Amino acid sequence: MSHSGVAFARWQAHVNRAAVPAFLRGWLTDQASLTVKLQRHCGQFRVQRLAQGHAACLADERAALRLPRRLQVHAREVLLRCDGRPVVYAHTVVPLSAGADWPFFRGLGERSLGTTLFGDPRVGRGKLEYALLRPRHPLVRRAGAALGQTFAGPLPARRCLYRRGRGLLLVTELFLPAIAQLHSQPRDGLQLLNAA
Ligand SMILES: C=C(O[C@@H]1C=C(C(=O)O)C=C[C@H]1O)C(=O)O
Repeated sequence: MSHSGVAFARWQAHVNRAAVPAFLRGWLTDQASLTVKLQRHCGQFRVQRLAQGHAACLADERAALRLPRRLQVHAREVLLRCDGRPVVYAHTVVPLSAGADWPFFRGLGERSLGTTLFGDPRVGRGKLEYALLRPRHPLVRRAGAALGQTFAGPLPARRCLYRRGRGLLLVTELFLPAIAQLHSQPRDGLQLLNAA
């Protein structure tokens, strides 16, 4: 496969066309905030910000953002950690021209992006897309770099386009192997108390 092919994934509108493991389909297709879902499945949730600033738009994201060519974007990279374990690597991009439509984006720090997207009536949400990202996909390589490891196999991922005013924002979430260790059911208050 050409190098450019490595940079692209086959994003599917239906999760069963993306060949992701069956046990992860609930995680990938849940329409609610991933932050809220993860918080219900662990004792301590943390957004670890890896980087945020101007960056070249990835080829795989350029088309989704309808950018005419590989322009600079405002990019944010985080690891979502449950009880210290990294379970999601997330990459969010906003065209520089759309900065004014996402006033909260720059100052997020380690607050979850989800808390600002799902609470804002002006934010419209597109449909989720799904893919199995190969080990050489740029986002898999970045997730590996963040964790000081390389992934031998593909990672299940989803992405979603958000709109606010005239601005677009694209969130891509890669589900890391440790997500399999999370409780399959939300932990109730008693369990959390016992775990304390
Ligand atoms: C979009 C959400 O926000 C989460 C938090 C992110 C961040 O803080 O950068 C990025 C992607 C999401 O996993 C969500 O909670 O659903």
